[in-house]
Amino acid sequence: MTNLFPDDASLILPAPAKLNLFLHILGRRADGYHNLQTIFQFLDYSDQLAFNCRKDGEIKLHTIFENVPHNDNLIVKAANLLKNYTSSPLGADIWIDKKLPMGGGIGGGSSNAATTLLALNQLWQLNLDLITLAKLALQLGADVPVFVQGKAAFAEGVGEQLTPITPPELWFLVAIPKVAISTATVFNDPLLPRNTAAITYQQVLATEGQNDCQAIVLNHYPAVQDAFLIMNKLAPTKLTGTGACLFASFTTEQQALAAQRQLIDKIDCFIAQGINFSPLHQKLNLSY
Ligand SMILES: C[C@@](CO)(OP(=O)(O)O)[C@H](O)COP(=O)(O)OP(=O)(O)OC[C@H]1O[C@@H](n2ccc(N)nc2=O)[C@H](O)[C@@H]1O
Ligand SMILES: Nc1ncnc2c1ncn2[C@@H]1O[C@H](COP(=O)(O)OP(=O)(O)O)[C@@H](O)[C@H]1O
Repeated sequence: MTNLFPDDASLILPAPAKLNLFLHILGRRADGYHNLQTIFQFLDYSDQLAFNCRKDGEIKLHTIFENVPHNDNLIVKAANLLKNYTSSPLGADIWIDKKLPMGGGIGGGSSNAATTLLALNQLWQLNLDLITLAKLALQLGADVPVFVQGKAAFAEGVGEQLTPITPPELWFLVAIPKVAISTATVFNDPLLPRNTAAITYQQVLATEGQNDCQAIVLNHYPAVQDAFLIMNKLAPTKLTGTGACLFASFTTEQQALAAQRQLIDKIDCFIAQGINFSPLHQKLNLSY
């Protein structure tokens, strides 16, 4: 394991990325949040977090994030939320090996938060079930519950009403344009389309779907537009979440690798397989 972690770490767990295979915006609620329909699928591509229990009750994230103050970090927020909810006297030392790009639309911060909730639930011997943890998770962000539940899902509401589904576990080429995009900024854009018709659960897997944020993001962020134009010549390409990452799907790893070879020196990208059961839940030996 990575030497970023102490040798005596009691728990080392992944925090996987997700893709939004499509993202439909149905409307805006009175509180400013948007009603969505989306498919979340996990990627076999993860940050790793290490945890040790502290008896003094302090929550300490040892890894420095340049642009995120300690107490604003979703890892620390998740730990404090769980501590307050359960009145646990315990604390934690936490380290992270960060691989997922921030502001990339692949859910890194949310996934880190979910992994922290599940890790401390175990280390602090709280025995909360996933439904309780997912309810708490929603306070941290709209897409934290799916990482807590651990199953690929058709999501509705603001992204928290989850119906597990099993889309094909394809191989993805994921491009990382060199820009971080704020989810709130995209959702506040007056030109964002907000009137896509709802589809039914029966239609989900037959729906190609689109990402309603894509046109706005391509317009506003030249780095995403440039990467899209290059990648879309190789294979049909889509934005995930509110960006900045773009993805194209392939039936085999070899096909994805062949496409990646054509992008070498042009776009920073990685290859990963879509997975319907989170690597976090697999590592914790939870059943599907
Ligand atoms: C919309 C998605 C699709 O996966 O975007 P990405 O962040 O992944 O790109 C996510 O659900 C985001 O989830 P998350 O990143 O947890 O969002 P939050 O922190 O709850 O919200 C950030 C901001 O996005 C806007 N927001 C978010 C979700 C939603 N259904 N409607 C919204 O309008 C709100 O302005 C909110 O202030
Ligand atoms: N542990 C964390 N990892 C990533 N981002 C974090 C974390 N904690 C707080 N953030 C904040 O959340 C923002 C969104 O991060 P991230 O989840 O990676 O992007 P996205 O929501 O686009 O998938 C970051 O720009 C950062 O300011």
